[in-house]
Amino acid sequence: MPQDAYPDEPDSVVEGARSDSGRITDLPPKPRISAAVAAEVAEAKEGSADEASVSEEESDHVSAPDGPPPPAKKAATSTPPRKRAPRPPRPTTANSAKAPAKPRRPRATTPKVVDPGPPPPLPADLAAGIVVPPRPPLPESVPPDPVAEAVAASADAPVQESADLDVTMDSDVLEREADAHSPAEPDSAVVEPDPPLVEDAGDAEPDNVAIIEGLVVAAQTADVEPPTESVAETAGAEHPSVGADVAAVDTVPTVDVVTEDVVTEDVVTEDVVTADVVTEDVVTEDVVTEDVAIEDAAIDGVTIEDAPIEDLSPEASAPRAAGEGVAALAMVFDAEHISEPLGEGATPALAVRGVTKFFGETRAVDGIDLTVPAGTFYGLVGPNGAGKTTTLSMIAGLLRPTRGTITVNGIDATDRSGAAKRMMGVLPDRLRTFDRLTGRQLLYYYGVLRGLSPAVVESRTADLARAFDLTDALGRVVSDYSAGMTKKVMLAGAMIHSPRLLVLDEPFEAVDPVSSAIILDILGTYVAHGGTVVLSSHGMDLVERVCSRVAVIVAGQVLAEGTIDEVRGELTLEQRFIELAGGLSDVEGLEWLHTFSD
Ligand SMILES: Nc1ncnc2c1ncn2[C@@H]1O[C@H](COP(=O)(O)OP(=O)(O)OP(=O)(O)O)[C@@H](O)[C@H]1O
Repeated sequence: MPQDAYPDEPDSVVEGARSDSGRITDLPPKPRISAAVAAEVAEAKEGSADEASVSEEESDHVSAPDGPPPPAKKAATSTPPRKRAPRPPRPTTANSAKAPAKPRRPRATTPKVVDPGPPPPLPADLAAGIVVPPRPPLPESVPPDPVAEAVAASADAPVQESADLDVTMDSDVLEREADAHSPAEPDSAVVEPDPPLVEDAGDAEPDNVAIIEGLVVAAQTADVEPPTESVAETAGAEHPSVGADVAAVDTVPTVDVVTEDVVTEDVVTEDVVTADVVTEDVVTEDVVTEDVAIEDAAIDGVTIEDAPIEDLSPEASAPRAAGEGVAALAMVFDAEHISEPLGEGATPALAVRGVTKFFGETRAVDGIDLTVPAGTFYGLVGPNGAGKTTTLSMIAGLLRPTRGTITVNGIDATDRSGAAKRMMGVLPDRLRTFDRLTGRQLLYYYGVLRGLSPAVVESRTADLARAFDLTDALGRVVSDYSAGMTKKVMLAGAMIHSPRLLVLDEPFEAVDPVSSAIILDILGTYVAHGGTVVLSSHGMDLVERVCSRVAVIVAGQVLAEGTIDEVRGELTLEQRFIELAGGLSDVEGLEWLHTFSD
């Protein structure tokens, strides 16, 4: 019988009828059959012992977890009781008492006959299956800390035996991590206690997640022992092994940094939660020792002190009663952190001088000069392959220029890359990130590696998620996000530490119009508070509307630069762009496309 024959029944009842149909449909209607069979049994003078045992069997059947079978089904398949084998009499129940005297159509009778009554008692075995096991006991002096537990759980993981990980996961780090967390500290509140992994995650995945969280924990210890060595120094040959006394934050680069071993271009670590956390467009001849801005910013101890330490204040750590959406982010973009006095002679937020980039024989960027004053909404536009991403990657420190210099707020991005990166938030192209983490974990990772306290990260995560409409998605792994959601969570991650400069590669690509408007609002607020945005986009209307300055890059060269009005002149920006790009390409020769092959 189809399931929809019982439209008002709970699914479980229907399923029960369906799965037990073999037994149930053989049974006669309960009231009549019970009496008749009992009489027949008495006439046959069968032993009372047999009857008792059979009744017991039936009793067991009735109390099965699926509950009583649908009477209508029995009625529809009823068989004269005297024709039946000596089936045992069934105990009289409320349902059976209401059974119709003659068969009815199941659809008409079922809703009236079925009495849901109280739910059947949960079978002991099923109940045992849903009981949440008690958490393992913790030391009395240490509050429950999921991150610490995850790290401890990973202590014996095979992947830890990797040469890249042996230092990070040593017991000394764990001890100092435990010491760093006072009972009053809301440690790692934003980390999912049991990270939900994607379904296809292998057995090693939980360990990998734990390792990532362990890295976060290690970075947390930066507050306890500020490191003094840079990433490159720590990872360099002069320091082949990091002793246990080295600050825990210095153990992170030993895991992350990929330097001389990089031999291919565009090295991508898909399984980013494993040991190699790095790699964004690393090029053979331009190996960057601090590959990814966030790692470097978190692990370069020299400039940790330059981080927005005001964010760590108790006031900032307090739960924020901010308004919804963008208004809340105005507090994240605290003007005290990102504002700089503007005016003649002020240090530009970004200065690019004579930067050239070769990929082998390909000259991707050819002697670019850019000056981006602080508090500017700056747009980079250009046709495909013009060199925008390459330029932004060099600004972000993901690629090393072949020639030229880049300074961020006056800091040479080559000589002091860690300090320069610390001032930046980066949305790289192609959305490579640690997508086996949940959105909440990812933002926690971003924030803590940037030196923020867990409480601040939690507060800002809530603000950013609200602003980007990601609140409901925070508990899901990022690999399950849509492209637009991924872009938004990564954008949130770029903003979470309230940097002075945001470097965003096509931030609006794949983002829906509502979210784009919200992002624009957020960025506008950010710029109004002194922040600087440099973004690439193919949306000429958008750039024309929101950017105060723009550079048009074609074939690796800046063909026009200035305010929007200066660049577009009497044209629209799109018209000017097309003009600079060499006009529209010739579409002749595609007539075959107009004759369909079928
Ligand atoms: N890792 C790489 N190895 C070799 N060539 C590269 C690499 N990255 C970029 N290029 C080349 O550099 C040039 C500029 O590429 P880039 O990605 O910077 O362009 P773009 O302006 O960002 O393009 P789009 O608008 O399509 O994103 C292209 O010719 C590209 O093929």
